[in-house]
Amino acid sequence: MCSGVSEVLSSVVKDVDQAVSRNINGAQLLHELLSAPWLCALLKIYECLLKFQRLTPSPVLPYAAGLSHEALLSSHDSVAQSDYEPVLPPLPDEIPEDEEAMRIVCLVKNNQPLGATIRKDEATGDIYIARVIHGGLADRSALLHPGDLLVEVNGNPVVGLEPEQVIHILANSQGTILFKVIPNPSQASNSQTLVCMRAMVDYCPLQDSSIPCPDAGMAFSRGDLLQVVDQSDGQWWQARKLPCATSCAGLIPSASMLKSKQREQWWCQPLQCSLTSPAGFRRSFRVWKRTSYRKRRQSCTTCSPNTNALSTPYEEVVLYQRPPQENHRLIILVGASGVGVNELRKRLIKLNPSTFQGPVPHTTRSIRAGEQNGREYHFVTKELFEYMVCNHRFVEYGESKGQLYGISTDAIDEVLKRGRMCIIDAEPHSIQLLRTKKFKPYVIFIKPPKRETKQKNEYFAELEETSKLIEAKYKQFFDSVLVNDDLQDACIELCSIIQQAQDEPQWIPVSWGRAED
Ligand SMILES: Nc1ncnc2c1ncn2[C@@H]1O[C@H](COP(=O)(O)OP(=O)(O)OP(=O)(O)O)[C@@H](O)[C@H]1O
Repeated sequence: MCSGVSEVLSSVVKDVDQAVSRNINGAQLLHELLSAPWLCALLKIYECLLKFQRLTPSPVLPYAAGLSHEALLSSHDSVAQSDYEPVLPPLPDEIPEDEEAMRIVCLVKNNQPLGATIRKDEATGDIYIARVIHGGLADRSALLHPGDLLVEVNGNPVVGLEPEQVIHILANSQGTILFKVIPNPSQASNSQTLVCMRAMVDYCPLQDSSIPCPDAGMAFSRGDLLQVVDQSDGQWWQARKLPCATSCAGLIPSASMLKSKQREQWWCQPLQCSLTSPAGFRRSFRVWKRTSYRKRRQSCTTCSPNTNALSTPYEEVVLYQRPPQENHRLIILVGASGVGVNELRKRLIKLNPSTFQGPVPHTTRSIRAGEQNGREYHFVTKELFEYMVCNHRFVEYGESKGQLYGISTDAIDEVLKRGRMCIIDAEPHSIQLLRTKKFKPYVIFIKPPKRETKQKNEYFAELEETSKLIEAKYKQFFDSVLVNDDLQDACIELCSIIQQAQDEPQWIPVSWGRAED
């Protein structure tokens, strides 16, 4: 009680404060408030309470404490036994087995959506609750369930109405809505296991004519983490976007539904040039200037439907924290050519060579004076190099001045086995190849800084455009994004991102986390 009174007092002071800062005649207002009788009364109560608090008074009657304890327990028992007044008449003894119990549900809408969808049984004309959105108004009431037969809404019988007419009644009802429903006798238990998924495609419910209720739909884009809370419907799941998992769920297409949508779109879309180029790799292990992403795209000759469009629409993920005895996760830096990927990688290794290391590339060129096999390069014959290509041992490889160069998965593994953190800069299309349980790669996208239009020269404009292209196609694989503005700042931030990637829980595909079979 004492703290309650203090609270009232402090809120009065706060009110006065606000009034004074707003009103030029605040002093008069303050005077009026301070001389208000209720404030004097409150102050008196407060003084008394402070006095009693100091005196720590004991109960006047010795058994008062026991009595209050008993009263509390008796109230608890009454509630627990549903011992309410007035007592309702008992139910008649002979209720037929097939008697349908009607439930009257009263919900206060308060401008929020009902959080339920309805469907019509075409054979009988009955209107049913189709689904209840997790965390929505109907769900929080725990009184409406999928399969409940809707009889009346606000006194309007709904049997025989079209769903649109029922939705119209609901939309026009404000405040309290009264439903009469016949509960679904075979109510499925709501104990769904929560599954987390990474969206590998973009989805917009407002552009999807097949969604049962676009307002209940949830838009998402590639890379978003979704907590799927209900998969009971084969076509429409319910999910929340992480990290704010407390909000109301939304409808998203199930994986099979999205796949069939993708197939439809795939057949409608024109043939696209494949963006993958086996010969594209980065400056970190080559000596010539790489052609830009855009130019490579144009020079690409293989034409095929965009296979990415048919890839799995959701990837199930789990939180993973690397156990100290396990290899470090492979760190992949990607970005547009010239954005500074190689510079950042080199600086990081130079900064701490006992922690960070790059893989040693393979080459067919001959060894030069001062070089050591396995240090600058693994010097191999052309036959061996080609054998390795055929056996998919290279992450990236290419040719320069008649000599072959490549980064092998074995070279990456070598670094990791030595207990170091392996940092590579790779072409974006190589990410998929490296996404394995063994490497558990953590992908960092390096972005150019935003430049004002007047500061933007042709170089920056192209860098920005290429970055956008890469992001648009591969962002679902990015674990982190780093803007390379000031080199030193970017390097420090990169260090901290990598530390977090290795030492803190991160979302990885569920298949990477499973124990060895
Ligand atoms: N933040 C930065 N500020 C100024 N210069 C930078 C910055 N980052 C990188 N550079 C410089 O830009 C040039 C290109 O960088 P880098 O070689 O790392 O590009 P890249 O992204 O690896 O592209 P490529 O694979 O084509 O070489 C280098 O001269 C590098 O020193």
